[in-house]
Amino acid sequence: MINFLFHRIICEVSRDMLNLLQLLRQHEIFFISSPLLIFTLLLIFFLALIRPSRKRKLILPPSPAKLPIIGNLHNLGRQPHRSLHVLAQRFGPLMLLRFGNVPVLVVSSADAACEIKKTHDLTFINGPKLSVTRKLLYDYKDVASAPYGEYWRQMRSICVLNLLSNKMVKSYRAIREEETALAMQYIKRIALGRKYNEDKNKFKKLLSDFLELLGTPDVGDYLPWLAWVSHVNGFNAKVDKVAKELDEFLDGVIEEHVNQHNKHANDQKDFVDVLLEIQKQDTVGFPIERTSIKALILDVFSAGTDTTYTVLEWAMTELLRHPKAMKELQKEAGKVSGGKSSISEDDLHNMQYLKAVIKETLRLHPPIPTLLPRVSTKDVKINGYDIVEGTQVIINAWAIGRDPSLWEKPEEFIPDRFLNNPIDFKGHHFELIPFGSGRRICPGMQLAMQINELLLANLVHKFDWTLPDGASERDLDMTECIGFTKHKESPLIAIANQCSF
Ligand code: HEM
Repeated sequence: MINFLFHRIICEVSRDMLNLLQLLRQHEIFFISSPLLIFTLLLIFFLALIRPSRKRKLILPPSPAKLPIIGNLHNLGRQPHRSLHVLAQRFGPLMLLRFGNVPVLVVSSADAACEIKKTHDLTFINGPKLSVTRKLLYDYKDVASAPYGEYWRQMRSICVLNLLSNKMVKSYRAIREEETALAMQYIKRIALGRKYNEDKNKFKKLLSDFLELLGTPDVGDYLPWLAWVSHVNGFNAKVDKVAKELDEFLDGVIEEHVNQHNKHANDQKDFVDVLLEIQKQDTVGFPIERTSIKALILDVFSAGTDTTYTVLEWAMTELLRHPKAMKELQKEAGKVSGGKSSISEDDLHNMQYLKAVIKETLRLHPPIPTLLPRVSTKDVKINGYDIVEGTQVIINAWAIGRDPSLWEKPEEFIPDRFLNNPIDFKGHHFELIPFGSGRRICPGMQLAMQINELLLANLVHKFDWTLPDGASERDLDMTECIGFTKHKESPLIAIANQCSF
């Protein structure tokens, strides 16, 4: 059989060569330097025969069986981080899947994540070009989806310098403390049975649709010849509708700021004011268009709000399931408050158990469990495997957080494991990478943590929490929602009983 194939290949190549020689003869090129030409063509012919094919030489990571056309798309299920975790237990920490036409490397160990995010950070610095992201984020004009380069560098530094730097995060302290106090009053109002403000729900719904769409793969990105499906099933129409409504909303926000800017020149400037000022000053090296401003605002909303409150919701849920841990945290809050009714940001430095609770929550419930997908910009070897250019990479931070070779009793909520333990989430310990790592590590990490620590500390300090209708800890639903950020599918409902301060 192999002989027969080999024979056929030689016949075909020889026929092609003859055709080529005939063509050259027709054009009288052959007669110019026929011996040299024949020698060159024969050399190419034999080199082509002896050169081993690239495919045969590649050492690829193990792969689960694929279906025709869709490849492994059927393996993703409703919760890809969970399905991929189960597959990784069979196929190992580096698996090569195929989503339609696209090769996808799934990384489920801390070591391999370190290879991707540290050793080969630059090779995997960009995200894939996805049609939903392009439509919703103004042709990749935000920080998170912008390709690595000058535009990304400038946009990221605008975000960091004007919103997320240590200095800026410290400067919002008053706002955070005020908002935390308001949140506490708000909870009191809810506890007293006041109605939730319906107006706010409109934007909330828009934002949740936006996040859901960002987390939904478009079939055309993986099987271009099936792109029409998204037209037929209404997916494209939904993306266009959400993009249009968000755009109108953001235009409104910018107009409001432009109009108020002159009236309240001395008021404290917010992020949109700062962006408008940078646009006017024209100091970035290229003009900042309105779409860039809108994309940055969307980044802050999408990357910043849902992710941050998700941590709080899971932390409260876990604490309600683990009354001992709740008591321990309340004890610590009581101690550091020194009898005050509120916990201030200064008190947080002395709350080691609080920090351990938040780390343990991030280990078990990373808000973006598979981080942001990346693409290899060139062929590269990872742990001895060949990863070809154009391979998408998914790092399953959720699976790494539950790896039994790294964590004792990995499925259990045990905050104490982080006491007197140097492991942190700042991108240096690959066992715990809810914020990613490397050049594109989340720039909002510090702000998110500051907000979460302050809110959680005050929630447990000011209130005793119980479940409604005599429900027990075991009744708490731990199902995750579908979409980009994994919060609880059913919102946490708990009763706040005011402590006697
Ligand atoms: C608990 C809260 C948060 C979590 C878990 C989180 C998680 C992440 C992750 C996993 C990435 C990708 C990192 C990588 O690829 O290595 C990321 C990127 C990003 N995050 Fe966050 N984030 C949070 C809060 C925030 C906040 C509060 C902001 C801003 C207000 C923010 C803004 C961004 C931006 C702009 C990027 C893109 C960075 C780039 O591509 O250069 N995030 N975040």
